[in-house]
Amino acid sequence: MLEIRFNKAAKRFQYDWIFRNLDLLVEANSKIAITGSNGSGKSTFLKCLAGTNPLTEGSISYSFEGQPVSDADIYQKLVISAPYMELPEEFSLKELLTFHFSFKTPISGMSPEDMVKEMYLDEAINKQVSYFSSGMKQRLKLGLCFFSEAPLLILDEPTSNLDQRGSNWYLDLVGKFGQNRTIFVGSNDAKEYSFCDKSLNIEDYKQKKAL
Ligand SMILES: Nc1ncnc2c1ncn2[C@@H]1O[C@H](COP(=O)(O)OP(=O)(O)OP(=O)(O)O)[C@@H](O)[C@H]1O
Repeated sequence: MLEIRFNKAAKRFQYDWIFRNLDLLVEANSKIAITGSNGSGKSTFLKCLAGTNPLTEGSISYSFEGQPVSDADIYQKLVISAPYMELPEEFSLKELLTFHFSFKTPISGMSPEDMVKEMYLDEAINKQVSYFSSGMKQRLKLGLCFFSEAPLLILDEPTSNLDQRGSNWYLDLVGKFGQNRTIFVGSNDAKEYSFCDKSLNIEDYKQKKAL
């Protein structure tokens, strides 16, 4: 059970505040959409949440099963899928799954064969990931997230490059594997966050010039 608390969180690039004075308590298993127009700061917010971008002001605190988790350790509790995250493309699918799951624990009872089937990538098991289509890569990114044992999933533009079948498949994944986790979705497409119980428009926390 992961709880996340934003306390006066703020991020500034040069003179632009991307968001400021952001207070938010995220209870375990929440489903939260981060919305806003292009360039408003959705990805920046998600990178701050993941601990890969430092805040300019304020803090984000995490606690797992009642125990505080430090900024340095939060990466162990989360998985990310985002357009800017590269897959190690020199691996075959089989090798990549072995590599990924040498760091992360697979969700209970799931074998690499089950994962490949679930992602409908059976035909590509020995194919080098660099030869995957953009939709295949996206299914792989999402699969790696949902099939990893982690209480926090950060999904930035989860259905980018997915066709109708892929978009439906993503919503099925959420239903099958997303129930007992916290999920943040950065998106401009209402369909991909239709299951979220809360939506935060990052533009509501924008302040143009540094004071
Ligand atoms: N490292 C950086 N240095 C300076 N400015 C940055 C940096 N990273 C992002 N920005 C700026 O922060 C703003 C928010 O960018 P971000 O990528 O978070 O927006 P977004 O809402 O995810 O956009 P999109 O919907 O287009 O993906 C943009 O103006 C961007 O240029």
